[in-house]
Amino acid sequence: MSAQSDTSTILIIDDNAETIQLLAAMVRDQGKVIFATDGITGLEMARRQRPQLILLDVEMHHMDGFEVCRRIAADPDLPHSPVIFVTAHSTTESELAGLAAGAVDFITKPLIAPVVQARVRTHLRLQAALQSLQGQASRDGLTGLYNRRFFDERMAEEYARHQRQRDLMGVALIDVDHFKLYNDHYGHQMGDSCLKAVAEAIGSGTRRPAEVVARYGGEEFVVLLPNSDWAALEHYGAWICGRVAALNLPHAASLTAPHVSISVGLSAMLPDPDTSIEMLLGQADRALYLAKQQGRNCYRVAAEGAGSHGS
Ligand SMILES: Nc1nc2c(ncn2[C@@H]2O[C@H](COP(=O)(O)OP(=O)(O)OP(=O)(O)O)[C@@H](O)[C@H]2O)c(=O)[nH]1
Repeated sequence: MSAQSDTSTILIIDDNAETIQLLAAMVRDQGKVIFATDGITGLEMARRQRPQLILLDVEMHHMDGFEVCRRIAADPDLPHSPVIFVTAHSTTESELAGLAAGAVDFITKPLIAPVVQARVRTHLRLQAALQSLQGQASRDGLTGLYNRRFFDERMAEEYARHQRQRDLMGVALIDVDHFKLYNDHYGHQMGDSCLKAVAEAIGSGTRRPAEVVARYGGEEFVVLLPNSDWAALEHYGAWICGRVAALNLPHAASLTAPHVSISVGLSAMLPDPDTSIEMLLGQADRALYLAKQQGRNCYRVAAEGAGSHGS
């Protein structure tokens, strides 16, 4: 097995058990093979297991392959895994319909092992290259955290999801205290190392898959806190201040503490047509401003928050 096959998951969706067995035997050296025998179950598996490639039967009962493919393309909660159609009918019309539905390729029956393997290998390689490029484009060069562009995209997706699910979405803006003085005292290179250490402390503190930590700008970080009520914001604010303080990075020039500290502004919102991401971030920014004004090395929770406390 290659390194790529160790990390690839191939989902086969086909209502014929024999075809599944045949395909699975052909591609099992190229990744972990999972399968579903109908479209609905296949979509659910794709949502949960996020496969790198989907081999999809065109002619299935209840929901055909075209519909499965269209749903994958349209649903933001589904991974946009490339789809290869597996079909006995390779007319120009059906190929065009499949490509229009979002498929990347076709495999026609009868299945010929070297052809199936070659097509699967090509698309797994392309997918790996794409994921690597997407990974690089979404990261901040200094800290390795997600960059602001990626954060904005995820924020928009999560905002829509919270609106659909009618749940509170939280956000935390985190700013290193007296960082100009840190640079002036220790030099820019040490400043960079300090930012990396703080970023690592914040980034490695994520506890849920949808929690996104990004570098928002210079010495400012942002954390998307999904499904978070006010108590969860309070908890996160205290916890993240303590986590950075516990690094115990000396900051001899700080006017606040002998070590590097952060100020945090938190807010949450139930997204609806009258609210916006800008409003949510604006509230968190005002809470951060308060934290700075009221002594730094502390967190503040905006508006409906259950109060605010120092760390
Ligand atoms: N070393 C280093 N410094 C940076 C980087 N990005 C921004 N900075 C510095 O971060 C400093 C931020 O300064 P200010 O915005 O005045 O904030 P502060 O000194 O932290 O003061 P408060 O936020 O009020 O506590 C500036 O001096 C920037 O040059 C970076 O990538 N590396």
